[in-house]
Amino acid sequence: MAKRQLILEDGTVFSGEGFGSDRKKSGEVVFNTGMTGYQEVITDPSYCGQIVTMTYPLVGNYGINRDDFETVTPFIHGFVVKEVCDYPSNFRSGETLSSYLKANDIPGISGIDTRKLTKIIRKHGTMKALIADATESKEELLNELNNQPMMTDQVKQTSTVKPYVVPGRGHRIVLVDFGMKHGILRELTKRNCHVTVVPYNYSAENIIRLKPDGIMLTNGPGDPKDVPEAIEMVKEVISKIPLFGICLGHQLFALACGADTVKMKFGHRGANHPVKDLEMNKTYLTSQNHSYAVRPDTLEKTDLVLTQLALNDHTVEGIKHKTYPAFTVQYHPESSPGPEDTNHLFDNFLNVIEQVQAKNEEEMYA
Ligand SMILES: NC(=O)CC[C@H](N)C(=O)O
Repeated sequence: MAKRQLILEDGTVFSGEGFGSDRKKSGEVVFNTGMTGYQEVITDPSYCGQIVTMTYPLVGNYGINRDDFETVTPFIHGFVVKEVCDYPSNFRSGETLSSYLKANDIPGISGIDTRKLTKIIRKHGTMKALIADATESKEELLNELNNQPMMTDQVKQTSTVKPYVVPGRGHRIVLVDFGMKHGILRELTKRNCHVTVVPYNYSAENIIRLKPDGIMLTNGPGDPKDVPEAIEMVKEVISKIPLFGICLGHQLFALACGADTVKMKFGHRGANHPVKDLEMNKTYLTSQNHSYAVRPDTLEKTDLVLTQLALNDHTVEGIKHKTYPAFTVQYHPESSPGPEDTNHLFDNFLNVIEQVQAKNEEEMYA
């Protein structure tokens, strides 16, 4: 395997061996603490523009299968591991991690002290990084890296361009796609929903015209403030249609209701983040992937209520509207990868829709 290097914005250089694509690529380097689920991580569009390092030391041992993709086209910029497995062993495995990354033009680097790298990210916060051949000069690479702006507006790349329908006989849901993980769509179709997936900039007027029973806002990459169209759309629909949002969808809902978001030092990425549901007085283990969070101090002046809290650092993990049937979570109830503790949120959303429908019917015949 070719000798490659990972160079960080602060000048730190890690030497390793290349796998996957041999192209040079930069991105924001972040760490994920999941012990499994690398296929879902690599294909989660919320990682668009990022280089991900796994803290678990052996990656690729169960290969890549045809069932666990979260999107068809992966958007991740690079993958960093301690040890990559070239001989996977699993009945579902169709190819190796390396051949999958190569086919999708994503560079990987192995032989990296990912524990050291993670400690650096934890101390300094997320940084820009570059994966390149070992032969390239450090000074030139660092120069190149420092002249590159941080990626913005990723949602435009990851959202669907045109609306499409996934038919079902149940509730009619408009799913606003900011870079949707397919797990979200899977949870809705599993519950027989008739889903219309629409682009990030679909207007409130057009959404209302579809007469949905509910609106779902998906996850997505980057800064929620890069998507002002969606914030405006949410402002217009929340008083009219039940709404449920996940991750970026949660942040957009918070912004639309007058709260603010902030970029965290190194974010949350992993499959065992404990979250307390303050209403149920229950703690769940959740799957997470986010850099931004809703600022708790800005909730007071809004009509939002804090419903869930991260137990590791007390950041906001869930909110709901005081009067409208709208609630959102920062973590991933669709899991993939990760625990399914919070899968019931999809049922809760459909229950909210049914309650609203029952109330409307009552009012109609009153
Ligand atoms: N998974 C997501 O939707 C991430 C949301 C947002 N891009 C963040 O990093 O916080």
